[in-house]
Amino acid sequence: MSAQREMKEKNPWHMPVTIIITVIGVIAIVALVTVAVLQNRPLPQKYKYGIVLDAGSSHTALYIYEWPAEKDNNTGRAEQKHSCKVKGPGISSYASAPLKAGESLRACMQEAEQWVPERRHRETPLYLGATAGMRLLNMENSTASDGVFRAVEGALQKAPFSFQGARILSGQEEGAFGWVTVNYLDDRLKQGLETTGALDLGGASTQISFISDKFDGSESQSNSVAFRLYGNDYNLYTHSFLCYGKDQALRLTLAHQTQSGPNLISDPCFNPGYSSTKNYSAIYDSPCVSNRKPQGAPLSFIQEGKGNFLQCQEVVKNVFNFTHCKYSQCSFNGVFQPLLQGPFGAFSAYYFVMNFLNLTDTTIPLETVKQKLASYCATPWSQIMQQHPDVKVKYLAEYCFSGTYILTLLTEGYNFTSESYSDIKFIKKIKGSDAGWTLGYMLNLTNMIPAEAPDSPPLPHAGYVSIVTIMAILLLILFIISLRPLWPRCSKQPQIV
Ligand SMILES: Nc1ccn([C@@H]2O[C@H](COP(=O)(O)OP(=O)(O)O)[C@@H](O)[C@H]2O)c(=O)n1
Ligand SMILES: [Ca+2]
Repeated sequence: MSAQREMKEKNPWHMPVTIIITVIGVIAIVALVTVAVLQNRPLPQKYKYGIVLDAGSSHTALYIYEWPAEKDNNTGRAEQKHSCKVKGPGISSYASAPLKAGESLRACMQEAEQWVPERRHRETPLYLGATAGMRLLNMENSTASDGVFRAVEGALQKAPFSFQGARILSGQEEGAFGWVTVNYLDDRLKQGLETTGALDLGGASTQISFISDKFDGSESQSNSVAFRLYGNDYNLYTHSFLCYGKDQALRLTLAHQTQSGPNLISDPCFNPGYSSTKNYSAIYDSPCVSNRKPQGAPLSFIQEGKGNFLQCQEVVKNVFNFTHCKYSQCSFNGVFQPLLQGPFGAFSAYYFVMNFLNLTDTTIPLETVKQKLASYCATPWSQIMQQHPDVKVKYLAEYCFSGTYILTLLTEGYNFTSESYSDIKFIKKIKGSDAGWTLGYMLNLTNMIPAEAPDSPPLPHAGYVSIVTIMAILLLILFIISLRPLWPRCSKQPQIV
């Protein structure tokens, strides 16, 4: 009993002063950690918004982007929050009724008002960029294209957003901004990683953009775009082929097949059993082919499908000119192209067509892809229609041609081989945002990609909290150890006799 009392008296943990000091110490440390963590907690996230209208040759789409307000040029990435497809054709189709082009945008603009919080409306920039459809209309009839722009500008000025203008993008801009989008979304720019090339197939033009170690811009300056992004220099090769989007390319092949002005053409690029009467004027009503309209041709011709991939490929090859090249190497039509350097992301119509044909898997050998496409092309039209009752007949009819055009453009046009074909990925979205030029365009106009690498806090919030907590625990342990001289001796200590 007396030994027990003696131990109790020697044990400092039973002394009121020690207990009070310990409790105060623990409270102080808990308070320190709590204040430090709360004080440095990230503020509730506020977002900013930007809206871009992509006025393509076949249709217009509206994209709403969102990014954290405090971090626009730092760690926060802009992402696509919503997209809206405008009903009806592209704005260039409204040349003779421009006001309708403006009206067509109304439904998507109203949707945008719902998606962007009202208090942000006035500060949200709104851009419209038009691509190859308007480039062609502008070449053909600049008064008509001015009229369309006036109408869409009138409609967009009425929106509650900060309208920043509507304009035609150059082919170079379209290619370069598509490349920026793909690499920004993949976080390749900030980290200075190897970049991904961008292949964009539209209805009226097509773009190829990539970084090649062999390309410094000197051989063809018109194909060179220099950037400094996040402290890294890029010399991008880019080219846009006007008239080589898939809809204009179809006109080019039909023009080739109707040069002698026949009443009937047997078309290997359409499924067997397909038959359609087409007007000569409808085919030749585009600056891409207008100068080739055969003299004295009848009003219309009948197009009958033959469904032969190999013959289709031969017809398609005719739209590319390989005869002259004043550079060390060319793709086609005498356009310089440096040595391909992958990987590549292929989006827009590349994706839509290859996805419809179930051919997006590029690990399948190119020869097998061709065989599968050949078998699709040879499938009777009645069977195709039966299998796809929901797809519009106009689109459905063109997939054999479009698939053949894509493979021919990639291999004969851009010189992809059986080996390098697997460097291509057919993509629609990257991390939830559509691949296309719109995001890159907005990032550029809002100066959201800095030329130099931004300063970032030395530690992320989670790391900071962990370090403060660990330090506090260490302090507590140190404090307890510092009381060691006052610790009771262990009763089981061997007795030295
Ligand atoms: N679901 C979809 C949407 C578009 N498309 C095609 O994708 C192409 C988009 O071109 P675009 O309207 O952006 O035209 P450009 O101005 O870029 O040349 C058109 O040929 C459309 O027919 C498609 O095949 N499937
Ligand atoms: Ca496009």
